[in-house]
Amino acid sequence: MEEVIIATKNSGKAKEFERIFHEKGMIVKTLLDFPEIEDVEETGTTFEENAKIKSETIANLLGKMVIADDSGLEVDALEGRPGVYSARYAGPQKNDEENIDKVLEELHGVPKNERTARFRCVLSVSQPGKKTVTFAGACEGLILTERKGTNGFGYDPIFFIEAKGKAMAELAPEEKNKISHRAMAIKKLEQNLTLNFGEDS
Ligand SMILES: O=P(O)(O)OP(=O)(O)OP(=O)(O)OC[C@H]1O[C@@H](n2cnc3c(O)ncnc32)[C@H](O)[C@@H]1O
Ligand SMILES: [Mg+2]
Repeated sequence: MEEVIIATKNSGKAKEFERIFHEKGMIVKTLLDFPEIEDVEETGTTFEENAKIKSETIANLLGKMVIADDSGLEVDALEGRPGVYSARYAGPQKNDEENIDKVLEELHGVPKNERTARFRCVLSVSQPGKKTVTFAGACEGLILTERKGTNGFGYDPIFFIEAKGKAMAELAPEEKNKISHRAMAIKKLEQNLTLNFGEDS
């Protein structure tokens, strides 16, 4: 089976990539398979910049094609926060529960019609000596007033999908992978790029 390397240390993302790419007959490796590789500092101010920093750094390190994912939650009533700081919103310890609590507190008393939000994902594909390309996806929703569901990761328990009448964390993994910001970005990547997985450039 052909192999694709995703430059992520997030186990929630890793599971989603594994499921999606496995269906396409590919094996996924992530940075969880390379524990010796240190964290790449996300110094960018946009999802695109951070995705590029991650994919270019790891592609140069491994000498192979690498895909990175930078993603996050944009809440309109919070002027787009937590945005690129989604992982470390409540602090550098990157704790999903604390991040959710912070968003819920900040939205305390905000009425339903003003709780609009979206998940965004930018995928970046880098190969040593080649220009990096990026693909973006988004998924619209509303921020709930309390957690619902236990599937997924990150902010999924407080992200309500109106078309489904459910929180993202109440969806089965295969359902999330049809509608998520990550799924949308992967679809674009597939449509726009003929990937030669496993082949030298
Ligand atoms: O950088 P890597 O190693 O990939 O892992 P990370 O967790 O730091 O990832 P990001 O920098 O892209 O931060 C994204 C954060 O946004 C949130 N997030 C992204 N995708 C999500 C999803 O599908 N469902 C819920 N929360 C999500 C989640 O809290 C992530 O930690
Ligand atoms: Mg990160």
